[in-house]
Amino acid sequence: MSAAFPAAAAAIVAAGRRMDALGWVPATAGNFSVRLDDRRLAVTVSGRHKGFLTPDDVMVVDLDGVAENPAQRSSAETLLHCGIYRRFPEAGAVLHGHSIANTVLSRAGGPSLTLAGYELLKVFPGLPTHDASVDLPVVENDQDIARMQRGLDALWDAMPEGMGAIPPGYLIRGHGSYVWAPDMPMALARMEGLEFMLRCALEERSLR
Ligand SMILES: CSCCC(=O)C(=O)COP(=O)(O)O
Ligand SMILES: [Zn+2]
Repeated sequence: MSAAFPAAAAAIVAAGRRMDALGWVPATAGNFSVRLDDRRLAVTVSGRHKGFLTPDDVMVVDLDGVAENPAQRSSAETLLHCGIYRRFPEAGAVLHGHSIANTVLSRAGGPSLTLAGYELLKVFPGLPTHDASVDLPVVENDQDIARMQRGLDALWDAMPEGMGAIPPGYLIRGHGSYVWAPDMPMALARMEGLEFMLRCALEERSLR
């Protein structure tokens, strides 16, 4: 067991309480992880209610998603977490939620959702002013998570390099959002910022 595991598990348990309080992890939805070292992460066990996690509901997998303890079953979406840590060395924590706003908006458009003109865009790296926009990728939902991750890798390969060029998050159509950051407090801030903007976008549509 990694020396970093207890703190990572505590951060994941607390994130679950916060996400549940905000209504973003209904039923057993959502999954969370923290990078432990250059080859392992702590991730939620599959099928648990994320508002009532204990450290026993957190386990260790490697960057291929292989469990350290084969008796435990990690999140069904573990390979999406692994895909983020493999691609983005700066990623230290990953959050996934199923909010009403991210679910409805992900079903409403095409391959990306543009967020523009919001002060809270500053939660994303490389966007020092609100006078900017983010094209958040919206990928198709797929029960084959390895195939979904291959699609994400192809998408990221096609994006320009550089600070802020690849947004630290994406939506899965009709499913939810993924967000990552260097640590869990920053990941929560990005998730809260993103969800605030999605809620605004949803409410703006109802005014039209
Ligand atoms: C009941 S939600 C369906 C699975 C899902 O999308 C999710 O986020 C939770 O799956 P996990 O295996 O991580 O508990
Ligand atoms: Zn999910």
